[in-house]
Amino acid sequence: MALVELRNVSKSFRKGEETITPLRNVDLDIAEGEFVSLMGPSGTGKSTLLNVISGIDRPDEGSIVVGGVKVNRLSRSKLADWRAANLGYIFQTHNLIPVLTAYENVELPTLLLKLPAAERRKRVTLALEAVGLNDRAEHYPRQLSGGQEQRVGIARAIVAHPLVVVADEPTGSLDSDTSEQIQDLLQRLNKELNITMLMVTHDTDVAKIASRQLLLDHGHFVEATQTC
Ligand SMILES: Nc1ncnc2c1ncn2[C@@H]1O[C@H](COP(=O)(O)OP(=O)(O)OP(=O)(O)O)[C@@H](O)[C@H]1O
Repeated sequence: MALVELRNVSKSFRKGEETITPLRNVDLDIAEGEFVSLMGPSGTGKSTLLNVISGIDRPDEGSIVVGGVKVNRLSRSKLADWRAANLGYIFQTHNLIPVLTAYENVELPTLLLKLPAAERRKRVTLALEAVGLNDRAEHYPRQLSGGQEQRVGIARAIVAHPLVVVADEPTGSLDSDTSEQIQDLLQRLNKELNITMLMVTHDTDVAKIASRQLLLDHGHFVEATQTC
């Protein structure tokens, strides 16, 4: 069984009189350790797909199973706990809390998991090490470069040892050199730490770092290319 399994997933939104259906009977399997990129024209439902997988949005139809758990059947409170333990989210603009240090930002998900202090320290240190930022642990976001801020965002996404990490345009706000560094980092985390990833991007070069590339259009995957 795939780690992430979507079957017949549909999701609509009402906008005034209009109904928009970004996801229409979507099926998707992602194996453990896979790195999948997702492209598609603007407004075709890429973020919606990430949101239904992570339980932020509920599908109208279909089932979403992650690590054997039917995510769309979880109650709201169970969903919050499940997400904290199993799902890492990397944003385009990192969403760090400005009054917390890099260390404290990365520590936040471990507080939700109610881990003992020693285990929290260990995980935060390892996550910062994995993104090459241990020497910036006590810096505040405003004292970091854009690329370093994104690294903190990535450390925060992996610190809970989630089953899957979803990334919505993780390089979208970065200059090309910094983007390349973040691409290398994501690829390394996938290959060396076996982190399963689903990444949305508008950039065909960024999409190529994944082991499988998907294209979403009008509610369906219309193309799937195997790369490496
Ligand atoms: N919470 C919501 N309420 C109403 N409409 C929504 C909501 N979320 C998404 N939509 C609509 O669903 C469609 C798909 O949006 P989505 O953000 O998933 O597209 P996208 O492919 O990620 O776009 P982009 O590439 O521009 O980020 C859009 O028309 C959007 O306006």
